[in-house]
Amino acid sequence: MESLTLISQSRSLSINPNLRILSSPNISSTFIPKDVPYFKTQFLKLPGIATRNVIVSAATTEKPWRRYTGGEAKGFVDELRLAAMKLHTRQQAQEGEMEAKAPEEQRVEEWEPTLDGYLKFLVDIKVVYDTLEQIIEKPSFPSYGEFRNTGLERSEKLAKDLKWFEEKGYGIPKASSPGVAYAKYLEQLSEKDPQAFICHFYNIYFANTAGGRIIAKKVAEKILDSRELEFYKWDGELSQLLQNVRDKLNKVAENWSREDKNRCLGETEISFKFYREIVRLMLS
Ligand code: HEM
Repeated sequence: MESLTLISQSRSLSINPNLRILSSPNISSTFIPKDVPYFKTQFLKLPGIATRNVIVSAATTEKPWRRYTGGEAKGFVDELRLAAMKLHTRQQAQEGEMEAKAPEEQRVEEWEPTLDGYLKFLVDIKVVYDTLEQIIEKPSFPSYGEFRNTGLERSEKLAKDLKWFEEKGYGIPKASSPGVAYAKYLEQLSEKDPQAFICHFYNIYFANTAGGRIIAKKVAEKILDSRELEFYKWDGELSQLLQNVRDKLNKVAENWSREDKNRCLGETEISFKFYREIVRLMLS
């Protein structure tokens, strides 16, 4: 008889009493090894136990999902959000769990952005949005079609900002490797793994509406005479646009297996790595 017990807890479980472990199919308890964040613990081979694969997953309960309009959050987007929040540093966000090492991981108040660097950031992030928006416009998978015309699109807004800088006489740099590399990755991923691609879609659009706006304000105060860029303006009520996209993400993920969902969640870390490289440009 297979008897599985909880042998250890991840860091997040021990510090977050709201976490509940969802049991895997056909087993009563779930293993979470110490050094593996829950969203990466898919298909674990467990040492010392008759080998079998175990799907591990965790979700929060009773979380005050401030940015949600409809009370307690339900659905796959919550898992995506949790995976993203854990990867923030404590200095970046209240729910962050990582230690800040690099300058861009420190409190935004302590950043020393440069105008040249900010322009590089805008150019590179535009390459990423251009690519995302082209992928959604000509989708390789039908599910991408759900995310057409969400109102979150940023390509045209960024074009306007860059035009404004150009008219003011600033030299607009060429796209550099952080943006180009992320765009290339997205193109390739979008053709072969829709679940993994959707994770990037979520992170890129939602990061900009959350941390992105905090960064925008602080950076604008320091180097742009508090000018508010088009990049941070949305046509319509942003909270509603975000909620519509959350609903669509939840709907699309309803047809996914647990394996698909875990693959999507596991992609969060890659999204952070790429995105951070682009954010770092502001400080160059
Ligand atoms: C570089 C500095 C960053 C800062 C200061 C920052 C800050 C924040 C803060 C304060 C929140 C919480 C917003 C809220 O609860 O209302 C948040 C949410 C979020 N961040 Fe970041 N973040 C940063 C980078 C990133 C990166 C690199 C990514 C991923 C590519 C990312 C993805 C997200 C996502 C997906 C959310 C959830 C948004 C939502 O629920 O609507 N963030 N961020």
